Amino acid sequence: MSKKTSIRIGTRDSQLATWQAKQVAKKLQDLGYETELIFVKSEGDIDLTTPLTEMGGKGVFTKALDDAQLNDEIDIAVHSFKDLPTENPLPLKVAAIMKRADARDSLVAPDGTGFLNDPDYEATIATSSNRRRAQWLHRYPNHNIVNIRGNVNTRLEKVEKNDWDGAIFAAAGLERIDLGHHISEYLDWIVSAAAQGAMAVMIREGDSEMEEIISQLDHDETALCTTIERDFLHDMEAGCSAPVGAYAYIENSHVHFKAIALTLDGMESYDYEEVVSVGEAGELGHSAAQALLSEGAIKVIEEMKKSEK
Ligand SMILES: NCc1[nH]cc(CCC(=O)O)c1CC(=O)O
Repeated sequence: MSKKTSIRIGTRDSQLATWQAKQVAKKLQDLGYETELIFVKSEGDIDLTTPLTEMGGKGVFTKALDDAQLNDEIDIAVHSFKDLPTENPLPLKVAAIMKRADARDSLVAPDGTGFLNDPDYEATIATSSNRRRAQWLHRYPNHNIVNIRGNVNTRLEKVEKNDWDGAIFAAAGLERIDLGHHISEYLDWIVSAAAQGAMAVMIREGDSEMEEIISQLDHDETALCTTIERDFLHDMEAGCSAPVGAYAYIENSHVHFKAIALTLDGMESYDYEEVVSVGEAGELGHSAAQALLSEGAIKVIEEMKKSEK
């Protein structure tokens, strides 16, 4: 591509998605390319009342961007990697995974977190993620979980308006749009979603020109860690709405991997933790899923499939 032609970057129009697309634009401009942003509305952004778990889960946030890309209205699409289904039947592929930000979940508690120290207090916590719900109830069985929908900004507004005790957000989502000061506590004990905090840049399959350009943005360590996490999620056959978490990070040339699967009520949990050298980590996500499934986590998946029917 001549550097004069501008790369059309497709993005959802939420503040977070726009920030992420601008970040990719900046990296491409640093490499000498011109860019333009094209905004595409997704089903998940338009319908703000139906819980995500009832909207069919897969691809709620990505379908509109996929269509725009297949129709050649955009050259590349910027996604939150955790929103991308692990199976993709379309002729689109991830060409770069950007360096990951904070992968942790966080609690926004407008009146403080003191209630967490009172074992008798029946707190109300908002989240529409089964993974967050199950892990929260595992630790705080007498709390109540309520659904909350919307993009990061509208969810934050709802937390301030309602009399819930708190709501759970991806730290990266708040921090990227300068709302990190609302975070009351980082939830280190919650295993985050596969690929949380990472962005993926998609191209059309066979677009070798874009592949060459975009692959320059790929961050090796993030790619390895998120691949392990997504292999795990894929093999659990769990889908993005399942009560399943997976997180890998690299330290001293070793991959530290943690995974969890729980029943929806949080009562039973299956945990996996391992440290292996980077060179031996290629199959880690697959072997972890096999281990948890044979230990009994298959029950979690069957429960999930029944609830989706
Ligand atoms: N589920 C929606 C979504 N997709 C990506 C992020 C945040 C950014 C990221 O995790 O990469 C969020 C918001 C949230 O989970 O609170």
